[in-house]
Amino acid sequence: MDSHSGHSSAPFPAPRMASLRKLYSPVGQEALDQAIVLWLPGPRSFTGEDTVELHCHGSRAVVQGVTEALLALDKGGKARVRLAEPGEFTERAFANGRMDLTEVEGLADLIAADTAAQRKQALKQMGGALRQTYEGWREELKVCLAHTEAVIDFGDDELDVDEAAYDAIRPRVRRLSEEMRRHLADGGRGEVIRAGIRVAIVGPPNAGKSTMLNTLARRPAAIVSPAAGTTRDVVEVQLDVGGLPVLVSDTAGIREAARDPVEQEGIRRAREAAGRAQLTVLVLDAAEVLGREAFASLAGVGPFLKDAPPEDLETVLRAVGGDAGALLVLNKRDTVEGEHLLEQLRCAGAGKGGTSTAAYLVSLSTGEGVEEMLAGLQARLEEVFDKDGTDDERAEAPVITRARHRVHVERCLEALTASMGEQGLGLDVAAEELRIASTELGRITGAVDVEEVLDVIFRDFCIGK
Ligand SMILES: Nc1nc2c(ncn2[C@@H]2O[C@H](COP(=O)(O)OP(=O)(O)OP(=O)(O)O)[C@@H](O)[C@H]2O)c(=O)[nH]1
Ligand SMILES: [Mg+2]
Repeated sequence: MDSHSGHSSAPFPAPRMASLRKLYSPVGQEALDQAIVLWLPGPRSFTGEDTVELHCHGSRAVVQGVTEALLALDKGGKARVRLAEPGEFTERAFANGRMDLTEVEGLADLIAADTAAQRKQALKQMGGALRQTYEGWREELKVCLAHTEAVIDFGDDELDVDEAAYDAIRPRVRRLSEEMRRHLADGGRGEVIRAGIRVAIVGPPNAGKSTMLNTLARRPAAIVSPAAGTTRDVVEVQLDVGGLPVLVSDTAGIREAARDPVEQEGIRRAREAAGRAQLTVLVLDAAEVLGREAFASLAGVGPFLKDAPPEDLETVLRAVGGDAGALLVLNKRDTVEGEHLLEQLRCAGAGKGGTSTAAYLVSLSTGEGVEEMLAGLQARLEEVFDKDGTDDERAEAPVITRARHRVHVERCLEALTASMGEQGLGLDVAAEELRIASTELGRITGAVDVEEVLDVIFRDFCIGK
């Protein structure tokens, strides 16, 4: 800009070096801003094309002035200078081979990341972890296919000779299939990290469910009142629990006696939320548990209570302890003589089997026992994330983060299985299946016809990325 305006004799910025420059309008030579200017010649730029970055001040007047100055460079209105569409930079990077589709998706996830776990996963994917996995598999398939085709082209016409030739390739295809099966059996961890774990707070009316939500959210997100039946609708709050993304739902108190149709609908929604949740937090009033009144109305609350309404605390605890998807909170500890209950909890085996304690006696009013309960909740959430037992190798392996990947890997695996199918299948059929398998992997990375997914993937990007 300076070199054209004649305002200074500052040299054209050196490639990839930040330079401090004054920006002037080409119309009237008006000063617009003092900015950092970066000159990034292609192909070593984000898009692969020649790029200039102007790091201006963010005020509306500066941005508008600089934008207008740039658009004014489009002499004759040939639209060679225009504002970028949302996601256009990334789309160009993809079109120029700077990124594959999984890396693009990783970037989108990084931009949208709310928690440390999401950031970690997105960075890994943006860095090419999934691309390397899928491209590696595709390379291996290419080799297998080349061998198969060589036999078809030059081999004997005898079927058993064909078979013998393909038998040499079978172990490689089988090994690849095994690897894919392991990749698919990730318990949906990557998808859960992207979307967040669903936690439903359920229990009878007035037990303190909304107080529980507010405690977790550290703000009065839901209305709390002494009247039973306060919460009618599901109240959802997005939380970061120790770096893990969590979507917590507070629900209407469940009771059989509800007559009011609005309350009945609320209860229906509460059960639905419990059914969708990966972790259920069952909140009971400790005083009622002592009186054993709480259980009668709880049928259908959590997955573990669906079939048999439990009669007593021991039954509930056994059910909760046997189900990694639940946590029992006995609230209003301040209103009961707690020692007896604590003893009962211990006898009923809460915390057995090396897992975190399944039941907690707390007072959400006084805060007693709350810290321990929060630690237990976090431990439970971590279990949900790692439910397939993440050994170190697993933790390092890139995970499937979108249903799209899963569909194509499954189809790829089907084709591989078919290629090793019945004896006497014929080499040309086997080769065709290998080709299908390779195409399916290519669809994930974007090496093969991607038109239909491009819109979906780039739609969520903001302008300027
Ligand atoms: N004493 C005592 N009262 C509590 C405690 N936790 C909550 N409460 C009170 O219990 C009442 C009900 O609390 P909520 O959080 O509204 O209960 P809820 O389960 O959401 O009730 P519904 O929405 O009606 O199903 C309120 O008056 C709270 O202040 C506690 O630990 N001790
Ligand atoms: Mg409530």
